[in-house]
This record gives sequence, structure tokens and C-alpha cells, in this order.
Amino acid sequence: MLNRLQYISQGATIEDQLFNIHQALDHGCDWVQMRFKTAESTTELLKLAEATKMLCDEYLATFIINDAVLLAHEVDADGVHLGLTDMGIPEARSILGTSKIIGGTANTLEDILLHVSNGCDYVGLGPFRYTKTKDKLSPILGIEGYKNSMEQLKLQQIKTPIYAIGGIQLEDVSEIIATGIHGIAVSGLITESISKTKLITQLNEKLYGYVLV
Ligand SMILES: Cc1ncc(COP(=O)(O)OP(=O)(O)O)c(N)n1
Ligand SMILES: Cc1nc(C(=O)O)sc1CCOP(=O)(O)O
Ligand SMILES: [Mg+2]
Repeated sequence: MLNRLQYISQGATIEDQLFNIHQALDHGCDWVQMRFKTAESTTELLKLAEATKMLCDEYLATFIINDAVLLAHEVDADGVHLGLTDMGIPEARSILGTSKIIGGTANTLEDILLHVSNGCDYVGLGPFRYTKTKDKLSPILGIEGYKNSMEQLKLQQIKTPIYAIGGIQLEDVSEIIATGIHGIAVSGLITESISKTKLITQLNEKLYGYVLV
């Protein structure tokens, strides 16, 4: 089963990225998505990916890469996350094989159904609310948007794990999970937290419904 909490990395430089990723792992995150939009070259992306791979191996954490399928293949990451304008899931699958995780972005039920029919392993459905982390946001879904999509998926007996994303705060998690959503993907919440161990423990308690030891 896929973990319920995914940390999406932040940082303008390799050093900031690595610091934030290391912090998240050290305080209990077990799934990192490397998202480095300000990388100046493919060499920088490769350097960060290699370093993140080593860290995630050390912490026994899942490591996926945003957008870059060939890079994920090159560093033997656990998978990729692909947006609506990134490489298609069938092509990514043919490069990465069946053992790797492929996630896809959705904003509508139609997006979700397309990803499911293309064999994605999970869907990131968002944005939940406005966030400054990503430019050019799709229309905001709010809790009602999640309720509607999850009801339709239940009717169609679709069990692909769906992750909520976009501006999520600790206080939002219980009502999000109550819709049938599998997990959450967060960036700013963890990066900016000054008590990360407490935050991640509280997130996991809400996501898994019991206290993790
Ligand atoms: C878990 C998860 N869900 C959605 C996204 C957004 O991906 P994308 O639409 O490709 O946008 P960018 O992240 O590339 O700006 C995501 N990264 N992760
Ligand atoms: C990367 C990303 N994708 C989104 C989408 O809606 O597809 S929202 C988002 C940003 C997530 O970061 P934060 O937790 O800081 O809001
Ligand atoms: Mg993308």
C-alpha cells in the first residue's frame, strides 16, 4: 500500500532543496517527491536526484521525481509524478516498467478517469485551496470538489489511491480523509514548520487514524 503522506520538496538552490529534504526525512517523512523547478541545468537536477536517492535509501523512504521520467530511470528512483502536460503515463510506463510508481495530476473527474485507464498508481487531485507553491493553479476544488469526485469513484468501484494537494493545513486533514481520499501531498506545510516532528506525527495520526510508534 502507498504511504499516506508525500512531502514535495522546495528550495531555490540545490543546497536549500537538500536541506529541506533532509529535514523532512529526519523528522519522519517516508515519501519524498523531488520538485526542483528552479534548477538551472539538467546537471543540477541530476546532482540533486543522486543526493536525494542516497538520502531516501538511508532513511528507507520512497523517492519519486516530479516531471522527469528519464532522470527517474537514470537514478533508479521509485517513480515519477506527471502533470497533465508532462509525458503521458503509457510512455512513462514503457520506460520505467511495472515496478515503479507513476502518479498523475488531476483537477476533474475526467482527468482521474483518464489516468486510471492509463494505469497510474495514484492520482494527485488538486488544488484543495490557493497555494503560493505552484503558479498557474487549476480551479480550486475545496472539500465539496473532493466529496463529488470521491462519490463518483465509489459508484464506479475505482480504488486507485487519490491524494489531496494544494494549500493543505493540519486542520484540513480529517475532513479530507473523511471523503475517502487516501492521503495528502504537502510542501509548504512541512518546509515552513518549526516543529516538524510534532507536525508529521500529528499528520500521520490523522491520516492513519492511530498513533504511530
Ligand atoms: C502528488 C502531486 N499531485 C499533483 C502535482 C502537480 O503536478 P503538475 O501538475 O505536473 O505540476 P508541477 O508540480 O509540475 O508544477 C504534484 N507535483 N504532485
Ligand atoms: C505542486 C502542486 N500541485 C498542485 C495541484 O493542484 O496540482 S498544488 C501544488 C503545491 C503543493 O504545495 P503546498 O502544499 O505548499 O500548497
Ligand atoms: Mg509537472
